[in-house]
Amino acid sequence: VLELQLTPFNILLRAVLSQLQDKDQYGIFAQPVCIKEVPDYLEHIRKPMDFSTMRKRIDSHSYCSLDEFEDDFNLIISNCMTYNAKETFFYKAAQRMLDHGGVILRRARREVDRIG
Ligand SMILES: CC(=O)c1c[nH]c2ccccc12
Repeated sequence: VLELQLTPFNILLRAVLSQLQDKDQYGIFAQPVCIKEVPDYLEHIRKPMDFSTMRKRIDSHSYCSLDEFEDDFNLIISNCMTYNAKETFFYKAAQRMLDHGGVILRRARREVDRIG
């Protein structure tokens, strides 16, 4: 069953997600942080988020605006900067993702405003 309704907005969100994931060269944001490996994670992080979860939200049409999509992206970053100390590899990867993401999302905002 083809449940993937391809609206211009959904197509745009998928393209933006792929651009963001291209910047995650070690794939540390690709899947949920594994609670078995990181048992105290949920003591610090109220709402885990990752790119695979965002992909599911796109495919289930649960983003009504680019703002909601950006909120989940920013959650990935802020969770990582909350759980991991400043000098860690993960924290620095979140900083770089934030910088790269800013450029990608500014372009996406213009596209969304253009397609309406
Ligand atoms: C994105 C993130 O914080 C992590 C991604 N993989 C991890 C493994 C252990 C602790 C944290 C993480």
